[in-house]
Amino acid sequence: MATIEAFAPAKINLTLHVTGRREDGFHLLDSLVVFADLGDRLWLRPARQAGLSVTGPMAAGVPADARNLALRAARLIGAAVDIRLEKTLPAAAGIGGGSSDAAAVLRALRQMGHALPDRLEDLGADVPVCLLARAARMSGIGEVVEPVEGLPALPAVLVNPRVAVSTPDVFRRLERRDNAPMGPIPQNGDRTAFIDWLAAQRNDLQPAAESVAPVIGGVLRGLEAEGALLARMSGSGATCFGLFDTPEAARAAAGRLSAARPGWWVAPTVLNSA
Ligand SMILES: C[C@](O)(CO)[C@H](O)COP(=O)(O)OP(=O)(O)OC[C@H]1O[C@@H](n2ccc(N)nc2=O)[C@H](O)[C@@H]1O
Ligand SMILES: Nc1ncnc2c1ncn2[C@@H]1O[C@H](COP(=O)(O)OP(=O)(O)OP(=O)(O)O)[C@@H](O)[C@H]1O
Repeated sequence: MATIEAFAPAKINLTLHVTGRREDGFHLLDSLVVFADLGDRLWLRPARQAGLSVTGPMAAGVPADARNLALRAARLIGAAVDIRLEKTLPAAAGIGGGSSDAAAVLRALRQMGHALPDRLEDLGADVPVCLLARAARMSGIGEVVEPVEGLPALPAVLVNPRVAVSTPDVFRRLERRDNAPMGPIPQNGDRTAFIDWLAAQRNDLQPAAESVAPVIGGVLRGLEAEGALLARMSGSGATCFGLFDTPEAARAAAGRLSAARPGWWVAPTVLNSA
C-alpha cells in the first residue's frame, strides 16, 4: 500500500475555563478550541513493525521512542506502520503538538481501514478534539467534544518564546479550580462581535503559566504593541496568539515581531480557516 500523508494542525484554545477537579486530580475544562492552517506533517507506510523517525526544524528534544505520542497512537491500535514525523510546531508549547500528531496518525490509520478505540483521552486530554480538528467546545477533562459552527475565520499570529512549559506544573499551580464556565458562544460569523465576546472570556491557566514562565507577559504585551485586537495564551502555554483584522496585518505584525525578537518562534496563520 502507498504512503499516506497526514497533517497535524496546531490546536489553539481561544478560551480555557477551569471549572472543577475530579477525584483523580484531572481538571474539568470548558474550552473553545480552533485549529491553525500550520502544523506538523506525517507520512505513514505499512512496515513489519511500528517505527518512527522525527525530522524538521522543531525536532530537537522530541522523543523518537515509545514516549512519542504519534508512535503510541499506532501501537495503541496495533498498526504496523513506519511513521515519519516532520516537526514544525514547538513542543511543550500549549498548541497540542504531541496530541495533534497522535490524532493525525489515528485519522490516517482510520483511512487505512483500522478501527479506533473508544477511549482516546488516555493518549492525552487533547487527543479527542485534535481527532476532529475543527472548531469545537471541549469539556469534561477533554473527552467531550461538540463541533461549533458559525465562527469567523481569524487572522492571527502565534508566538512562542521558546520556553518549554510543563502542563502538569501549570495545573498544580492553580489557585482556583472552580471558575465559571464560558458564556454562550456567538455563532453568527461576525468577527468584531466574536472578538468582543472572546475578550470577556478567559484562559484560567494564564496566571499559573506566567508564574512558571514570566516571559509570557512580555509575549502578550509584544502582540498588543503590534496591534493585536486581542492577545491571549493557548492551553498551558507558553504559546500566545494575537488576533488581527486581516491576514496582511497579521503577516506585517509577525515580520516586525520576529525582527525584534529573533529568539522567538513567530508564525502568522489563519485560525478556523477549514
Ligand atoms: C491544557 C490543555 O492543553 C487544554 O487543551 C489540555 O487539557 C492538556 O492536554 P494534554 O497535553 O493532552 O494533557 P495530558 O497529557 O492528558 O495531561 C498532562 C497533565 O495535565 C494535567 N491535566 C490535563 C488535562 C486535564 N483536563 N486536567 C489535568 O489536570 C494532568 O496533571 C495530566 O497528567
Ligand atoms: N509527537 C510529539 N511532539 C512533541 N512532543 C512530544 C511528542 N510526543 C511526545 N512528546 C513529549 O510531550 C511533551 C509535551 O509536548 P506537546 O507538544 O505535546 O505539549 P503541549 O503543546 O504543551 O500540549 P498541550 O497543548 O496538549 O498541553 C514534550 O516535551 C515531549 O517530550
